[in-house]
Amino acid sequence: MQESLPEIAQTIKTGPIHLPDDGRAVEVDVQRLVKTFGKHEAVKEISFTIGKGEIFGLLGPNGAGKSTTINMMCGYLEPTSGDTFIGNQSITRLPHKVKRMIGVVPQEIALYTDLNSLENLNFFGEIYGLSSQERKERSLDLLHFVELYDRRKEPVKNFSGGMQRRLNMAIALIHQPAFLMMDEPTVGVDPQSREHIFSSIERLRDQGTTILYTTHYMEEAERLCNHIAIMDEGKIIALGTLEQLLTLRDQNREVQRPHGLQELFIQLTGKTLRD
Ligand SMILES: Nc1ncnc2c1ncn2[C@@H]1O[C@H](COP(=O)(O)OP(=O)(O)OP(=O)(O)O)[C@@H](O)[C@H]1O
Repeated sequence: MQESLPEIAQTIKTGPIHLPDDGRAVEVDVQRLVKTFGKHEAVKEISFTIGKGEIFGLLGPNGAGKSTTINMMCGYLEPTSGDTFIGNQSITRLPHKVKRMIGVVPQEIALYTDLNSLENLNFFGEIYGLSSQERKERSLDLLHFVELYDRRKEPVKNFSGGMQRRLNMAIALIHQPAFLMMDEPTVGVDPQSREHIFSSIERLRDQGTTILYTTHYMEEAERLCNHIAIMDEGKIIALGTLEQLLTLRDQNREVQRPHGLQELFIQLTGKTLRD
């Protein structure tokens, strides 16, 4: 840790944190992404667009392909084919430039647990090339933002799982990304931290950040997301607003009724209705 705590404390800000304004908000366009591991096709040509300043939910069970999709979208994993455009810029062609616009909250907590939260934020800020002054200001803003300021001097290993997740989120925001991807950020989180995470996401959205949120909890996607893609076995099997998806569900119920009768007919006659 290069800065002494009293020096840092002088830079405390109480106002809203400085996140991308409308002018920096980006649209994200995923175009026909495919990823194969050996013979296994983990992501099967998926496409979707996330509007500027929107929270987009990627919902699916374990193994659906959500993390693989995020890893390709942030440039960590090379797609077998397809690409992601962030503010019209290709992540595969301009990885260094585009990565600066992206923040990722990984599924696994990635922190130095012997260090305190300020030291963790400072370390990751340095990786992004922020100046000492920027690191101080951003770190303190973000500690207020995730409501960990009062615990800033404690080693992270003393934190609950939920507090560690909140710090993980703050770290992903250190360089003011216009696009934030969150991979199941509430796994193993207590209800209080979960609520903190939700309200932080909503505040980021209100300040113009475009957000991709993956989860396998239907109620999280319902609460947070403007658009939801339901993913299974590497494919997007439904995509729309919550209202559109609920309408689709009701329509499918209508479709199933005749199917139910068809089943009954078979049971009664041993034949299908089409015979
Ligand atoms: N590096 C890899 N090598 C081989 N197979 C992989 C690799 N990474 C992921 N897979 C496989 O790809 C599929 C999709 O995995 P992925 O982790 O993207 O799913 P997920 O929807 O994020 O699931 P979870 O909710 O469990 O994280 C799975 O069948 C997984 O086993």
